[in-house]
Amino acid sequence: MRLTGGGDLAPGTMNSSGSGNFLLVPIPEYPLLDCVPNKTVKIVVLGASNVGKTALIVRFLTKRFIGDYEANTGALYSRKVTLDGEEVSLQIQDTPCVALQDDAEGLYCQEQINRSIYWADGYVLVFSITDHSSYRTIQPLYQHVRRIHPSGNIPVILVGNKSDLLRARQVPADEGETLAASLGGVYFEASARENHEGVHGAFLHLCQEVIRALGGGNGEKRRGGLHLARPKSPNMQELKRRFRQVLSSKVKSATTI
Ligand SMILES: Nc1nc2c(ncn2[C@@H]2O[C@H](COP(=O)(O)OP(=O)(O)OP(=O)(O)O)[C@@H](O)[C@H]2O)c(=O)[nH]1
Repeated sequence: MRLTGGGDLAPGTMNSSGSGNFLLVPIPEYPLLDCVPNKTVKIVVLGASNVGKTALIVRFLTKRFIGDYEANTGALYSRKVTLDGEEVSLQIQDTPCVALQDDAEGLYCQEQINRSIYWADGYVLVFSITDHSSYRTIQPLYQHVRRIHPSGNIPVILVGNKSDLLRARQVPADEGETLAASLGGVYFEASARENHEGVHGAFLHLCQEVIRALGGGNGEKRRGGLHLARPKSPNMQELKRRFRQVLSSKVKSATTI
């Protein structure tokens, strides 16, 4: 789902300790041109309908929980954050829901989502612990991501949201852990409604994984195991230039003698 309106939080918007449902207006974004050069972490949040994708993003970025959202049109949120003492530009892409096809193998997945998957460096796969069908979407969803990025490291976390609704639980925590391990990621059980710390910890963990995968946050991007060529070290080039200079001056002085 998508946030509505314009500007900062709307009057009457309440934090998680308040009651009632409120519409949230967009989190102010800073222009993409203002990104920290070479330190951009791009994350996409994916999952079935109604699992709390937007609620998790909003919780992470604003510490608030707001109950009602407009239908998702794929909002992109940008923030500067400090990770391990370093400033990075964080971009988080919200997405429309995906759904299992009738054969439960393939996915209904809009083209817009495919583009987001291709664009992203890290993946938040979300299901609701109160909805087993949303959990069953995760494996095919991960396979879909793999098809778009067939090789290479895929930084991923699995979030079982709505952990405040324990009585309605349909997915035991150990199923979440097993699935996350099979995807090569970590499982976080979280409640966008009731707990900021859990959500914050999950997103930060993924950011750190992305920075590691990108090579220490130096902005080099790996795509499908393809390593972009590093520019030659300026120091080496300078050394070679000086070496050539010394050689030619030696040749000159040898010829003048
Ligand atoms: N109890 C509870 N409700 C939640 C939680 N997170 C989200 N919700 C509610 O679940 C509903 C769906 O939340 P959204 O964030 O819109 O979910 P979404 O995955 O973006 O939904 P789609 O637009 O269908 O893709 C809303 O009514 C939220 O208030 C949670 O942690 N606990």
